[in-house]
Amino acid sequence: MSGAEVRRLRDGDGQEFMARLKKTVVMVGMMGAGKTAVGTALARALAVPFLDSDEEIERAANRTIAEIFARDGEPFFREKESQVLSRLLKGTPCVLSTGGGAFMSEANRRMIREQGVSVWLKADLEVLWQRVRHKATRPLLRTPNPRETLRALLEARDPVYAQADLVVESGEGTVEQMAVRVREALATRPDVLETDG
Ligand SMILES: Nc1ncnc2c1ncn2[C@@H]1O[C@H](COP(=O)(O)OP(=O)(O)O)[C@@H](O)[C@H]1O
Ligand SMILES: O=C(O)C1=C[C@@H](OP(=O)(O)O)[C@@H](O)[C@H](O)C1
Ligand SMILES: [Mg+2]
Repeated sequence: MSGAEVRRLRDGDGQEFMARLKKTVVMVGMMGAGKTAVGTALARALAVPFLDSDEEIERAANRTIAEIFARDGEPFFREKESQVLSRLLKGTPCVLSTGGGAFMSEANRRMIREQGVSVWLKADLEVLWQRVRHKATRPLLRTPNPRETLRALLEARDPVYAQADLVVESGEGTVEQMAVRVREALATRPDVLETDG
């Protein structure tokens, strides 16, 4: 059965377990929630491919997200984001991390709902701010008061992220611990992840 092979894995205690990922796991949430970092760890833990929509967009354009925003504007970026999501959701089940704005589009949410399972990595403003404040890679935060910008985005977006299929709190704990929490949340959905561990 292509795309849903059984994987023989080991958990943190060295115990062997079997897992079969049947749908693509789509990580959603705010900038700094840990979608890229936790998604990478989760894919490794499940022995499935990891993809990140931002990385795919950058690779195809041969430019950074910041350069794309500066030269072509946000609407162009959003168009590319939807195209990339559509393409990647059709592939083998994997872990797919999105950019923080991807889930704001109704059309994107529909695609994700129909073809994958969404996991909201939820974090509060202080946690998010501490994780993004030293990085200049996020064009939406290049404002006179980036913390206030982040706060306003969080307020507007949280009710939309709440439509995700699963929620995992991404405050306390390491990236590896978050990945375990996501795996446990996925294991409550046998239509997504079959596991005996
Ligand atoms: N649970 C965590 N604990 C500590 N640092 C984290 C955690 N999750 C993410 N980070 C760090 O926060 C920063 C932002 O994470 P990232 O995965 O890029 O977020 P996103 O893709 O959601 O914007 C990175 O430096 C990452 O290593
Ligand atoms: O929240 C957003 O609208 C964005 C989040 C970024 O991804 P991360 O959430 O991975 O930082 C990236 O897609 C772009 O800068 C826009
Ligand atoms: Mg990211």
